[in-house]
Amino acid sequence: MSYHKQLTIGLFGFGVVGEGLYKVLQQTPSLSARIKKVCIKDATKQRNAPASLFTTDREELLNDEEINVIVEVINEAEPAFEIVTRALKNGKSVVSASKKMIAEHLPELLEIQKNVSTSFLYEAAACASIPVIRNLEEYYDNDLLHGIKAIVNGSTNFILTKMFEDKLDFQQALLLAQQLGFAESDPSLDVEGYDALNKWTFLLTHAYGIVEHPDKLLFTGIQNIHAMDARVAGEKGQQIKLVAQAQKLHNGKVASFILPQFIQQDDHLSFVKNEYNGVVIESGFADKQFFYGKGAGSFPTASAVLSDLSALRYEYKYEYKKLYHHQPNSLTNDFYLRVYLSFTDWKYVPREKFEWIEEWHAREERKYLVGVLHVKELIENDWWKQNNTSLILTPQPIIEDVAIQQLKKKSLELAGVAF
Ligand SMILES: NC(=O)C1=CN([C@@H]2O[C@H](COP(=O)(O)OP(=O)(O)OC[C@H]3O[C@@H](n4cnc5c(N)ncnc54)[C@H](OP(=O)(O)O)[C@@H]3O)[C@@H](O)[C@H]2O)C=CC1
Ligand SMILES: N[C@@H](CC=O)C(=O)O
Repeated sequence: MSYHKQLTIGLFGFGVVGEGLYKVLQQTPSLSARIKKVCIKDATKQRNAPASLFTTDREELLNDEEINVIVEVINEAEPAFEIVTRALKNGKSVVSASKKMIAEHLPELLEIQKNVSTSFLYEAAACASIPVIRNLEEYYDNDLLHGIKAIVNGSTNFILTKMFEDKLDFQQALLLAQQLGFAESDPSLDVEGYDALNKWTFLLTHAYGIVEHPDKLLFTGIQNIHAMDARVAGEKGQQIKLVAQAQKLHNGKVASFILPQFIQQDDHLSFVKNEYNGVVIESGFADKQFFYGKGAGSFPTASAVLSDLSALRYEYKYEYKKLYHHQPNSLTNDFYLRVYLSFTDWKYVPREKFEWIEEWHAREERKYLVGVLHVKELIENDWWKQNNTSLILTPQPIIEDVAIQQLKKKSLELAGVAF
Protein backbone atom coordinates (compact mmCIF):
# COMPACT_ATOMS: atom_id res chain seq x y z
CA MET A 1 0.00 0.00 0.00
CA SER A 2 1.68 3.23 -1.03
CA TYR A 3 1.89 6.26 1.23
CA HIS A 4 -0.75 8.27 -0.62
CA LYS A 5 -3.11 5.46 -1.43
CA GLN A 6 -6.69 5.92 -0.36
CA LEU A 7 -7.69 3.71 2.58
CA THR A 8 -11.08 2.21 1.77
CA ILE A 9 -12.46 0.81 4.98
CA GLY A 10 -14.90 -1.96 5.71
CA LEU A 11 -15.98 -1.35 9.31
CA PHE A 12 -17.31 -4.17 11.49
CA GLY A 13 -19.23 -2.81 14.49
CA PHE A 14 -20.96 0.54 15.01
CA GLY A 15 -21.15 0.67 18.80
CA VAL A 16 -19.12 2.83 21.19
CA VAL A 17 -15.86 2.39 19.24
CA GLY A 18 -17.22 1.98 15.69
CA GLU A 19 -19.41 5.06 15.81
CA GLY A 20 -16.55 6.93 17.51
CA LEU A 21 -14.28 6.07 14.58
CA TYR A 22 -16.94 7.16 12.06
CA LYS A 23 -17.11 10.60 13.74
CA VAL A 24 -13.35 10.90 14.18
CA LEU A 25 -12.73 10.12 10.50
CA GLN A 26 -15.20 12.83 9.49
CA GLN A 27 -12.97 15.27 11.36
CA THR A 28 -9.73 13.93 9.88
CA PRO A 29 -9.95 14.51 6.11
CA SER A 30 -6.15 14.59 5.81
CA LEU A 31 -6.00 10.82 6.33
CA SER A 32 -7.67 10.02 2.96
CA ALA A 33 -9.65 7.27 4.57
CA ARG A 34 -13.25 6.52 3.68
CA ILE A 35 -15.63 4.06 5.29
CA LYS A 36 -17.31 2.27 2.38
CA LYS A 37 -19.52 -0.14 4.28
CA VAL A 38 -20.37 -0.97 7.91
CA CYS A 39 -21.38 -4.45 8.99
CA ILE A 40 -23.51 -4.64 12.12
CA LYS A 41 -25.61 -7.33 13.75
CA ASP A 42 -29.04 -5.80 14.27
CA ALA A 43 -30.51 -4.24 11.12
CA THR A 44 -33.40 -2.67 13.03
CA LYS A 45 -31.33 -0.34 15.25
CA GLN A 46 -31.42 3.41 14.59
CA ARG A 47 -27.97 4.66 13.47
CA ASN A 48 -26.44 8.13 13.35
CA ALA A 49 -25.25 7.60 9.76
CA PRO A 50 -26.86 7.05 6.33
CA ALA A 51 -28.80 3.77 6.13
CA SER A 52 -27.08 2.92 2.82
CA LEU A 53 -23.81 2.47 4.71
CA PHE A 54 -25.02 -0.53 6.70
CA THR A 55 -25.33 -4.22 6.04
CA THR A 56 -25.62 -7.37 8.10
CA ASP A 57 -23.86 -9.42 5.44
CA ARG A 58 -20.17 -9.69 6.26
CA GLU A 59 -19.38 -11.01 2.76
CA GLU A 60 -20.21 -7.59 1.29
CA LEU A 61 -17.13 -6.24 3.07
CA LEU A 62 -14.84 -9.24 2.96
CA ASN A 63 -15.31 -9.84 -0.78
CA ASP A 64 -15.22 -6.20 -1.90
CA GLU A 65 -11.91 -5.75 -3.71
CA GLU A 66 -11.98 -1.99 -3.33
CA ILE A 67 -11.96 -2.35 0.46
CA ASN A 68 -8.31 -2.61 1.41
CA VAL A 69 -8.68 -2.24 5.19
CA ILE A 70 -11.00 -4.00 7.61
CA VAL A 71 -11.55 -2.31 10.95
CA GLU A 72 -12.97 -4.89 13.33
CA VAL A 73 -14.54 -3.41 16.48
CA ILE A 74 -17.29 -5.87 17.40
CA ASN A 75 -18.02 -7.23 20.85
CA GLU A 76 -17.99 -10.98 20.12
CA ALA A 77 -14.62 -12.76 20.15
CA GLU A 78 -15.26 -15.77 17.91
CA PRO A 79 -16.95 -13.93 15.01
CA ALA A 80 -14.21 -11.30 15.37
CA PHE A 81 -11.55 -13.99 14.93
CA GLU A 82 -13.27 -15.32 11.79
CA ILE A 83 -13.57 -11.82 10.31
CA VAL A 84 -9.93 -10.93 11.06
CA THR A 85 -8.48 -14.16 9.70
CA ARG A 86 -10.63 -14.08 6.55
CA ALA A 87 -9.71 -10.46 5.89
CA LEU A 88 -5.97 -11.05 6.34
CA LYS A 89 -6.06 -14.12 4.11
CA ASN A 90 -7.99 -12.07 1.50
CA GLY A 91 -5.10 -9.61 1.30
CA LYS A 92 -6.65 -6.83 3.39
CA SER A 93 -4.96 -5.06 6.26
CA VAL A 94 -6.79 -5.27 9.57
CA VAL A 95 -7.12 -2.94 12.54
CA SER A 96 -8.83 -4.44 15.59
CA ALA A 97 -9.71 -3.48 19.17
CA SER A 98 -10.90 -6.93 20.26
CA LYS A 99 -8.56 -7.84 23.09
CA LYS A 100 -10.43 -11.00 24.12
CA MET A 101 -10.16 -12.35 20.58
CA ILE A 102 -6.47 -11.42 20.30
CA ALA A 103 -5.56 -12.90 23.70
CA GLU A 104 -7.41 -16.16 23.08
CA HIS A 105 -6.10 -16.64 19.53
CA LEU A 106 -2.63 -15.16 19.73
CA PRO A 107 -0.67 -18.21 18.48
CA GLU A 108 -2.95 -18.58 15.42
CA LEU A 109 -2.80 -14.85 14.71
CA LEU A 110 1.00 -14.90 14.91
CA GLU A 111 1.09 -17.82 12.48
CA ILE A 112 -1.23 -16.12 9.99
CA GLN A 113 0.85 -12.95 10.07
CA LYS A 114 3.92 -14.94 9.01
CA ASN A 115 2.12 -15.86 5.79
CA VAL A 116 0.51 -12.58 4.73
CA SER A 117 2.02 -9.35 3.49
CA THR A 118 -0.67 -7.09 4.94
CA SER A 119 -0.70 -5.59 8.45
CA PHE A 120 -2.60 -6.57 11.57
CA LEU A 121 -2.57 -3.71 14.11
CA TYR A 122 -4.41 -3.47 17.44
CA GLU A 123 -3.12 -0.51 19.45
CA ALA A 124 -6.68 0.27 20.64
CA ALA A 125 -6.98 -3.16 22.25
CA ALA A 126 -4.71 -2.25 25.19
CA CYS A 127 -4.93 1.00 27.17
CA ALA A 128 -7.03 2.60 24.40
CA SER A 129 -5.47 6.04 23.81
CA ILE A 130 -1.99 5.21 25.19
CA PRO A 131 0.41 4.05 22.44
CA VAL A 132 1.76 1.25 24.58
CA ILE A 133 2.11 -1.56 22.04
CA ARG A 134 4.12 0.42 19.53
CA ASN A 135 6.33 1.74 22.31
CA LEU A 136 7.03 -1.69 23.76
CA GLU A 137 7.58 -3.08 20.29
CA GLU A 138 9.84 -0.34 18.96
CA TYR A 139 11.57 1.42 21.79
CA TYR A 140 12.59 -1.00 24.51
CA ASP A 141 15.25 -3.55 23.93
CA ASN A 142 14.62 -6.86 25.58
CA ASP A 143 17.56 -6.57 27.96
CA LEU A 144 16.63 -3.09 29.12
CA LEU A 145 13.07 -3.74 30.12
CA HIS A 146 13.27 -4.52 33.83
CA GLY A 147 9.59 -4.28 34.60
CA ILE A 148 6.16 -2.93 33.71
CA LYS A 149 3.44 -2.04 36.16
CA ALA A 150 0.16 -0.84 34.74
CA ILE A 151 -3.49 -0.04 35.14
CA VAL A 152 -4.94 -1.46 31.94
CA ASN A 153 -8.67 -1.55 32.65
CA GLY A 154 -10.55 1.73 32.67
CA SER A 155 -13.84 0.45 34.09
CA THR A 156 -12.43 -1.05 37.27
CA ASN A 157 -10.29 2.01 37.86
CA PHE A 158 -13.36 4.18 37.30
CA ILE A 159 -15.43 2.07 39.73
CA LEU A 160 -12.74 2.13 42.45
CA THR A 161 -12.38 5.91 42.09
CA LYS A 162 -16.12 6.49 42.24
CA MET A 163 -16.59 4.14 45.21
CA PHE A 164 -13.71 5.25 47.37
CA GLU A 165 -13.42 8.95 46.48
CA ASP A 166 -16.94 9.93 45.44
CA LYS A 167 -18.68 7.45 47.79
CA LEU A 168 -20.92 5.84 45.14
CA ASP A 169 -21.85 2.23 45.79
CA PHE A 170 -20.53 -0.50 43.51
CA GLN A 171 -23.74 -0.87 41.45
CA GLN A 172 -24.04 2.90 40.86
CA ALA A 173 -20.41 3.12 39.80
CA LEU A 174 -20.71 0.15 37.44
CA LEU A 175 -23.90 1.54 35.89
CA LEU A 176 -22.11 4.82 35.23
CA ALA A 177 -19.17 2.97 33.63
CA GLN A 178 -21.66 1.18 31.38
CA GLN A 179 -23.53 4.36 30.47
CA LEU A 180 -20.28 6.11 29.57
CA GLY A 181 -19.31 3.24 27.23
CA PHE A 182 -16.28 2.08 29.27
CA ALA A 183 -17.53 -1.35 30.33
CA GLU A 184 -17.58 -4.47 28.18
CA SER A 185 -20.98 -5.74 26.99
CA ASP A 186 -20.55 -8.35 29.74
CA PRO A 187 -19.20 -6.16 32.56
CA SER A 188 -18.04 -9.16 34.61
CA LEU A 189 -15.16 -9.27 32.11
CA ASP A 190 -14.00 -5.96 33.59
CA VAL A 191 -14.96 -6.47 37.22
CA GLU A 192 -13.50 -9.97 37.56
CA GLY A 193 -10.23 -9.05 35.85
CA TYR A 194 -10.63 -10.94 32.54
CA ASP A 195 -10.32 -7.80 30.42
CA ALA A 196 -7.08 -6.75 32.12
CA LEU A 197 -5.82 -10.32 31.81
CA ASN A 198 -6.56 -10.39 28.08
CA LYS A 199 -4.74 -7.13 27.46
CA TRP A 200 -1.80 -8.24 29.57
CA THR A 201 -1.47 -11.47 27.59
CA PHE A 202 -0.41 -9.71 24.40
CA LEU A 203 1.38 -6.84 26.12
CA LEU A 204 3.69 -9.57 27.51
CA THR A 205 4.33 -10.66 23.91
CA HIS A 206 5.30 -7.18 22.77
CA ALA A 207 7.33 -6.48 25.92
CA TYR A 208 9.08 -9.80 26.47
CA GLY A 209 8.27 -12.16 23.59
CA ILE A 210 6.17 -14.29 25.93
CA VAL A 211 3.25 -16.10 24.29
CA GLU A 212 1.00 -17.66 26.93
CA HIS A 213 -2.68 -18.49 26.99
CA PRO A 214 -4.54 -16.19 29.43
CA ASP A 215 -5.44 -19.29 31.48
CA LYS A 216 -1.83 -19.55 32.57
CA LEU A 217 -1.62 -16.16 34.30
CA LEU A 218 -2.45 -15.42 37.92
CA PHE A 219 -5.25 -12.87 38.10
CA THR A 220 -8.36 -11.63 39.78
CA GLY A 221 -10.46 -8.47 39.60
CA ILE A 222 -11.99 -6.06 42.08
CA GLN A 223 -15.07 -8.16 42.92
CA ASN A 224 -13.92 -9.06 46.45
CA ILE A 225 -12.55 -5.70 47.55
CA HIS A 226 -14.31 -4.71 50.74
CA ALA A 227 -15.03 -1.27 52.23
CA MET A 228 -12.73 -2.16 55.13
CA ASP A 229 -9.86 -2.76 52.71
CA ALA A 230 -10.29 0.80 51.43
CA ARG A 231 -10.28 2.08 55.02
CA VAL A 232 -7.04 0.20 55.75
CA ALA A 233 -5.55 1.67 52.56
CA GLY A 234 -6.64 5.16 53.64
CA GLU A 235 -5.04 4.72 57.08
CA LYS A 236 -1.75 3.85 55.39
CA GLY A 237 -2.06 6.78 52.95
CA GLN A 238 -2.50 4.35 50.07
CA GLN A 239 -5.07 3.52 47.39
CA ILE A 240 -6.24 0.22 45.94
CA LYS A 241 -5.90 -0.29 42.17
CA LEU A 242 -6.15 -3.28 39.87
CA VAL A 243 -2.57 -3.61 38.67
CA ALA A 244 -0.97 -5.77 36.00
CA GLN A 245 2.70 -6.32 36.62
CA ALA A 246 5.66 -8.04 35.00
CA GLN A 247 9.14 -8.00 36.44
CA LYS A 248 12.38 -9.61 35.38
CA LEU A 249 13.86 -11.59 38.25
CA HIS A 250 17.55 -12.17 38.95
CA ASN A 251 17.34 -15.55 37.21
CA GLY A 252 16.35 -13.76 33.97
CA LYS A 253 12.78 -15.06 34.04
CA VAL A 254 9.66 -12.93 34.27
CA ALA A 255 7.23 -12.85 37.19
CA SER A 256 3.77 -11.68 36.14
CA PHE A 257 0.27 -11.33 37.56
CA ILE A 258 -2.84 -9.11 37.52
CA LEU A 259 -4.13 -8.50 41.04
CA PRO A 260 -5.44 -5.65 43.21
CA GLN A 261 -2.55 -3.81 44.81
CA PHE A 262 -2.02 -1.13 47.46
CA ILE A 263 -0.49 1.89 45.77
CA GLN A 264 1.61 4.39 47.72
CA GLN A 265 1.20 8.13 47.28
CA ASP A 266 4.54 8.55 45.52
CA ASP A 267 3.75 5.82 42.96
CA HIS A 268 2.95 7.17 39.49
CA LEU A 269 -0.12 4.94 39.38
CA SER A 270 -1.64 6.85 42.31
CA PHE A 271 -2.38 9.68 39.85
CA VAL A 272 -4.43 7.38 37.64
CA LYS A 273 -8.11 7.97 38.38
CA ASN A 274 -11.44 7.20 36.75
CA GLU A 275 -11.23 5.63 33.28
CA TYR A 276 -7.61 6.64 32.81
CA ASN A 277 -4.91 4.00 32.43
CA GLY A 278 -1.26 4.31 33.34
CA VAL A 279 1.85 2.34 32.48
CA VAL A 280 5.10 2.62 34.44
CA ILE A 281 8.05 1.15 32.60
CA GLU A 282 11.29 0.47 34.42
CA SER A 283 14.24 0.18 32.13
CA GLY A 284 17.98 -0.22 32.43
CA PHE A 285 19.30 3.30 32.16
CA ALA A 286 16.23 5.53 31.95
CA ASP A 287 14.90 4.37 35.33
CA LYS A 288 11.11 4.93 35.33
CA GLN A 289 8.91 6.26 32.54
CA PHE A 290 5.20 6.87 32.91
CA PHE A 291 2.55 6.73 30.18
CA TYR A 292 -0.87 8.10 31.01
CA GLY A 293 -4.10 8.49 29.10
CA LYS A 294 -7.73 7.52 28.74
CA GLY A 295 -8.07 3.75 28.72
CA ALA A 296 -11.67 3.43 27.57
CA GLY A 297 -14.43 5.32 25.82
CA SER A 298 -15.50 6.19 22.33
CA PHE A 299 -13.09 8.88 21.12
CA PRO A 300 -10.00 7.80 23.10
CA THR A 301 -10.32 4.30 21.64
CA ALA A 302 -11.15 5.60 18.16
CA SER A 303 -8.02 7.77 18.34
CA ALA A 304 -5.86 4.65 18.64
CA VAL A 305 -7.70 3.02 15.70
CA LEU A 306 -7.07 6.21 13.75
CA SER A 307 -3.37 6.07 14.56
CA ASP A 308 -3.21 2.45 13.34
CA LEU A 309 -4.97 3.49 10.12
CA SER A 310 -2.43 6.22 9.68
CA ALA A 311 0.40 3.72 10.25
CA LEU A 312 -1.01 1.54 7.46
CA ARG A 313 -0.15 4.29 5.01
CA TYR A 314 3.53 3.49 5.51
CA GLU A 315 2.85 -0.25 5.71
CA TYR A 316 3.71 -0.49 9.38
CA LYS A 317 3.60 -4.03 10.77
CA TYR A 318 4.42 -5.39 14.21
CA GLU A 319 7.67 -7.27 13.94
CA TYR A 320 7.24 -9.00 17.31
CA LYS A 321 10.91 -8.22 17.83
CA LYS A 322 11.19 -9.73 21.31
CA LEU A 323 9.72 -12.98 20.03
CA TYR A 324 11.52 -13.36 16.72
CA HIS A 325 14.67 -11.22 16.90
CA HIS A 326 15.72 -11.70 20.51
CA GLN A 327 15.87 -14.65 22.85
CA PRO A 328 12.23 -14.70 24.07
CA ASN A 329 11.75 -14.60 27.82
CA SER A 330 9.75 -17.09 29.81
CA LEU A 331 7.48 -16.77 32.80
CA THR A 332 8.36 -18.21 36.17
CA ASN A 333 6.19 -19.25 39.09
CA ASP A 334 9.11 -19.44 41.43
CA PHE A 335 8.74 -16.37 43.59
CA TYR A 336 6.83 -15.16 46.64
CA LEU A 337 4.27 -12.43 47.10
CA ARG A 338 3.66 -10.26 50.14
CA VAL A 339 -0.12 -10.04 50.43
CA TYR A 340 -2.79 -8.40 52.54
CA LEU A 341 -5.76 -10.68 53.14
CA SER A 342 -9.07 -9.66 54.70
CA PHE A 343 -11.62 -12.27 55.71
CA THR A 344 -14.54 -13.02 57.98
CA ASP A 345 -13.21 -16.10 59.79
CA TRP A 346 -9.83 -17.75 60.33
CA LYS A 347 -11.37 -21.05 59.22
CA TYR A 348 -11.24 -19.80 55.60
CA VAL A 349 -7.51 -19.03 55.76
CA PRO A 350 -4.95 -21.88 55.60
CA ARG A 351 -2.40 -20.25 57.89
CA GLU A 352 0.09 -23.09 57.38
CA LYS A 353 0.42 -22.08 53.71
CA PHE A 354 2.03 -18.76 54.62
CA GLU A 355 5.81 -18.52 54.77
CA TRP A 356 5.23 -16.06 57.55
CA ILE A 357 2.62 -13.62 58.80
CA GLU A 358 3.85 -10.15 59.69
CA GLU A 359 0.67 -8.44 60.92
CA TRP A 360 -2.80 -9.50 61.94
CA HIS A 361 -5.75 -7.45 63.14
CA ALA A 362 -9.33 -8.15 64.08
CA ARG A 363 -11.90 -5.44 63.53
CA GLU A 364 -15.58 -5.61 64.22
CA GLU A 365 -16.71 -6.67 60.78
CA ARG A 366 -13.58 -8.39 59.42
CA LYS A 367 -10.06 -9.55 60.18
CA TYR A 368 -6.96 -8.97 58.15
CA LEU A 369 -3.37 -10.07 57.97
CA VAL A 370 -0.24 -9.27 56.02
CA GLY A 371 1.92 -12.26 55.11
CA VAL A 372 4.04 -13.95 52.50
CA LEU A 373 2.90 -16.77 50.21
CA HIS A 374 4.52 -18.71 47.41
CA VAL A 375 2.85 -17.68 44.15
CA LYS A 376 2.07 -21.35 43.36
CA GLU A 377 -0.26 -21.42 46.38
CA LEU A 378 -2.33 -18.73 44.66
CA ILE A 379 -2.15 -20.29 41.20
CA GLU A 380 -3.10 -23.79 42.33
CA ASN A 381 -5.84 -22.86 44.82
CA ASP A 382 -8.72 -20.46 45.01
CA TRP A 383 -9.44 -20.20 48.76
CA TRP A 384 -8.19 -16.60 48.51
CA LYS A 385 -11.11 -15.72 46.21
CA GLN A 386 -13.78 -17.65 48.13
CA ASN A 387 -15.94 -16.97 51.21
CA ASN A 388 -15.80 -13.22 50.93
CA THR A 389 -12.00 -13.23 51.22
CA SER A 390 -10.13 -10.32 49.68
CA LEU A 391 -6.48 -10.50 48.60
CA ILE A 392 -4.55 -7.33 47.80
CA LEU A 393 -0.84 -7.13 47.10
CA THR A 394 1.29 -4.89 49.27
CA PRO A 395 3.52 -2.29 47.57
CA GLN A 396 6.67 -3.96 46.10
CA PRO A 397 5.03 -7.36 46.50
CA ILE A 398 7.59 -9.63 44.80
CA ILE A 399 10.05 -11.43 47.05
CA GLU A 400 12.76 -13.30 45.23
CA ASP A 401 15.27 -14.21 47.81
CA VAL A 402 13.24 -16.06 50.33
CA ALA A 403 16.31 -17.24 52.23
CA ILE A 404 16.99 -13.77 53.59
CA GLN A 405 13.36 -13.37 54.47
CA GLN A 406 13.34 -16.76 56.22
CA LEU A 407 15.98 -15.36 58.53
CA LYS A 408 13.66 -12.48 59.25
CA LYS A 409 10.91 -14.95 60.06
CA LYS A 410 13.22 -16.83 62.40
CA SER A 411 14.09 -13.62 64.19
CA LEU A 412 10.42 -12.72 64.53
CA GLU A 413 9.74 -16.18 65.94
CA LEU A 414 12.56 -15.82 68.40
CA ALA A 415 11.12 -12.48 69.41
CA GLY A 416 7.80 -14.21 69.96
CA VAL A 417 5.88 -12.09 67.47
CA ALA A 418 5.39 -14.63 64.69
CA PHE A 419 3.99 -18.13 64.44
N1 LIG B 1 -15.69 0.61 24.68
C1 LIG B 1 -14.40 0.80 24.90
O1 LIG B 1 -13.98 1.73 25.62
C2 LIG B 1 -13.42 -0.11 24.27
C3 LIG B 1 -13.79 -1.25 23.61
N2 LIG B 1 -12.85 -2.06 23.05
C4 LIG B 1 -13.23 -3.27 22.33
O2 LIG B 1 -13.80 -2.86 21.07
C5 LIG B 1 -14.81 -3.76 20.67
C6 LIG B 1 -16.12 -3.00 20.49
O3 LIG B 1 -16.47 -2.42 21.72
P1 LIG B 1 -17.71 -1.44 21.83
O4 LIG B 1 -17.78 -0.55 20.66
O5 LIG B 1 -17.61 -0.84 23.19
O6 LIG B 1 -18.93 -2.47 21.79
P2 LIG B 1 -20.48 -2.15 21.56
O7 LIG B 1 -21.23 -3.21 22.28
O8 LIG B 1 -20.77 -0.74 21.83
O9 LIG B 1 -20.67 -2.38 19.98
C7 LIG B 1 -20.46 -3.62 19.40
C8 LIG B 1 -20.81 -3.53 17.94
O10 LIG B 1 -20.50 -4.79 17.33
C9 LIG B 1 -21.59 -5.17 16.51
N3 LIG B 1 -21.56 -6.63 16.36
C10 LIG B 1 -21.61 -7.58 17.34
N4 LIG B 1 -21.50 -8.82 16.79
C11 LIG B 1 -21.37 -8.63 15.46
C12 LIG B 1 -21.21 -9.51 14.36
N5 LIG B 1 -21.16 -10.83 14.54
N6 LIG B 1 -21.10 -8.98 13.12
C13 LIG B 1 -21.15 -7.63 12.92
N7 LIG B 1 -21.29 -6.75 13.92
C14 LIG B 1 -21.41 -7.24 15.18
C15 LIG B 1 -22.81 -4.64 17.21
O11 LIG B 1 -23.85 -4.57 16.28
P3 LIG B 1 -25.28 -3.92 16.66
O12 LIG B 1 -25.01 -2.44 16.74
O13 LIG B 1 -26.15 -4.28 15.52
O14 LIG B 1 -25.67 -4.52 17.96
C16 LIG B 1 -22.30 -3.27 17.67
O15 LIG B 1 -22.42 -2.32 16.65
C17 LIG B 1 -14.89 -4.83 21.77
O16 LIG B 1 -14.08 -5.90 21.41
C18 LIG B 1 -14.30 -4.11 22.98
O17 LIG B 1 -13.71 -5.03 23.89
C19 LIG B 1 -11.51 -1.76 23.10
C20 LIG B 1 -11.08 -0.65 23.75
C21 LIG B 1 -11.98 0.25 24.41
N1 LIG C 1 -13.84 -2.32 29.16
C1 LIG C 1 -12.55 -1.82 28.84
C2 LIG C 1 -12.63 -0.94 27.63
C3 LIG C 1 -11.32 -0.66 27.07
O1 LIG C 1 -10.52 -1.50 26.78
C4 LIG C 1 -12.00 -1.02 30.00
O2 LIG C 1 -12.79 -0.65 30.87
O3 LIG C 1 -10.79 -0.80 30.03
